Amino acid sequence: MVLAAVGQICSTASMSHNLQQCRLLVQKAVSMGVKALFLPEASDYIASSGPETISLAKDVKESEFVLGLQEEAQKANLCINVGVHEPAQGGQKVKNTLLWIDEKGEIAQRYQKLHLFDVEIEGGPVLKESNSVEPGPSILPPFPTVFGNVGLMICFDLRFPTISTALRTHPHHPAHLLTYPSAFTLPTGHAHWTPLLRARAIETQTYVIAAAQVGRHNEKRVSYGKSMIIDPWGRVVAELDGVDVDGGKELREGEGLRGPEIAVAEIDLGVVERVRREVPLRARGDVYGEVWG
Ligand SMILES: O=C(O)CNC(=O)[C@H](CS)NC(=O)CCC(=O)C(=O)O
Repeated sequence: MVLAAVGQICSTASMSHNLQQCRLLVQKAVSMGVKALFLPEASDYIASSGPETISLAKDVKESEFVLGLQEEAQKANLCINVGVHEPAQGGQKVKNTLLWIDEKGEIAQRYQKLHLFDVEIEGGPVLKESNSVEPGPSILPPFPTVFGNVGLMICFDLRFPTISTALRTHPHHPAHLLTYPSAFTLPTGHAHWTPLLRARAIETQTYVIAAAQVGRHNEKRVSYGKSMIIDPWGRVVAELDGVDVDGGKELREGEGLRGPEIAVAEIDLGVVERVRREVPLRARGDVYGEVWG
């Protein structure tokens, strides 16, 4: 039985505080016999402004956060999937990066977020991620793990099924498991988070693991939470709490709902195989073109 854990935290601008939260989740994951821990987007920090986001970015070789998690992974013989920031364009911007740290503590894979979140929601958040973040150049092909082939995406990528379909239909390593580490806003989280995640799992017939930031990061930002693991049939097999749609006001800075927590589920490649056998999805690429060129 191969277990995965989805972790939910509330990152602030303090990297050491955030590392502490993640270390706690590593301990919980290890005590439950988990093989990989999936952590949210921007686990290293969430800042109050674009300039602050840029000023806090550290090269992974000098990041106490990343080095700390590499050490944890190696000590615990655990894979860690974690969202961080890296400096880009000579310090003028950052990369929104997702790392796969293997059980030896090495950074084995790295994906840079393709789609950036630029929104102006009436009565809700105004966020311009592209002011401070450089968009990624390419899709990372899925890579083999103990969970089968893993395809990495981040947060807002969830709204673009072309990328999940491309990972699912990769000619050499078609994905069995897709990730969406996130920091969803409250209004969009309430309206879209669960249906989008379930749709991605159902249409690709893969496991979906979505680790989410939760609670109040600073005076301006609150994240929805509701981290989950979904199986290839679309069943939510592990789930954590989300913030109420009009909630968050009572939360203090750095406060999530119940402190750092994990939820655990078995990843069974037999279920992937069965769902794909029972309901074959043969796309009509001959009609509408292949996605993976
Ligand atoms: O700011 C950071 O440091 C980390 N990055 C984020 O939190 C990003 C960009 S602001 N958030 C999202 O993409 C939310 C997407 C979303 O909420 C939706 O698609 O509805």
